[in-house]
Amino acid sequence: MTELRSVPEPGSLLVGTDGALTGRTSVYEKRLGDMGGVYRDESAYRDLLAELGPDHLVYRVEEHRCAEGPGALTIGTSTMQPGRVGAEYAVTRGHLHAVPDRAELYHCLSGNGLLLLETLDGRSEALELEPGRAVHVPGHWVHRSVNTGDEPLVTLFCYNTDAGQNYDLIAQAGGMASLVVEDGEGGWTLRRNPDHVGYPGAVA
Ligand SMILES: O=P(O)(O)OC[C@H]1O[C@](O)(CO)[C@@H](O)[C@@H]1O
Repeated sequence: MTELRSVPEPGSLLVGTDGALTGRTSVYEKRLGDMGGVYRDESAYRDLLAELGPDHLVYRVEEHRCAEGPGALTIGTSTMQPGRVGAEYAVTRGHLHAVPDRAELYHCLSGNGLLLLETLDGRSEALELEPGRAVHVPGHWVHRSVNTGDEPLVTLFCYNTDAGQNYDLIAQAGGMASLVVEDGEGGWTLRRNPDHVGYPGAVA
């Protein structure tokens, strides 16, 4: 029988379309200076760093957790500023969950973008995010969000707290297999990343 003392308090959250999460328990921000090695065009990255400075905000994450351990959820918002580094649209670092079978829900609250999804054995999906659209990321998919619009891309996400994040995998692979780049007409298109050498651990 569950001991009553071990039962966490429920959370009541107010979720703003601007990403403000009333009831949050933590916040972190990623700034341009934190994004070294994430974008393929390193010279465009260095130029932007010189222009905007390392403190320029790229994305902000507000999270709510009320428990640890198996079964606990992390619920939060991610707010990514618009922009490009060279031809490549603004991205999050991207990760596979450290416990790879853990899934995640993303629900777009405002802005426009994509969730870029790849499996270790080479499958790839780019699923559009627009207000009201949700994406279910199953376990075993590397994922990254991409802001292809002119406004902040705000998503509400939810995943098992014990999922963790493996950030090394993408770097070890030479980047994700697909790049989301400007198509020359103000839209986006996918381009194969020539530096991608396959994910470690993939069955050939
Ligand atoms: O953890 P990353 O890859 O930097 O990206 C941040 C995004 O991923 C999340 O960690 C959720 O998995 C959110 O905080 C946010 O949408």
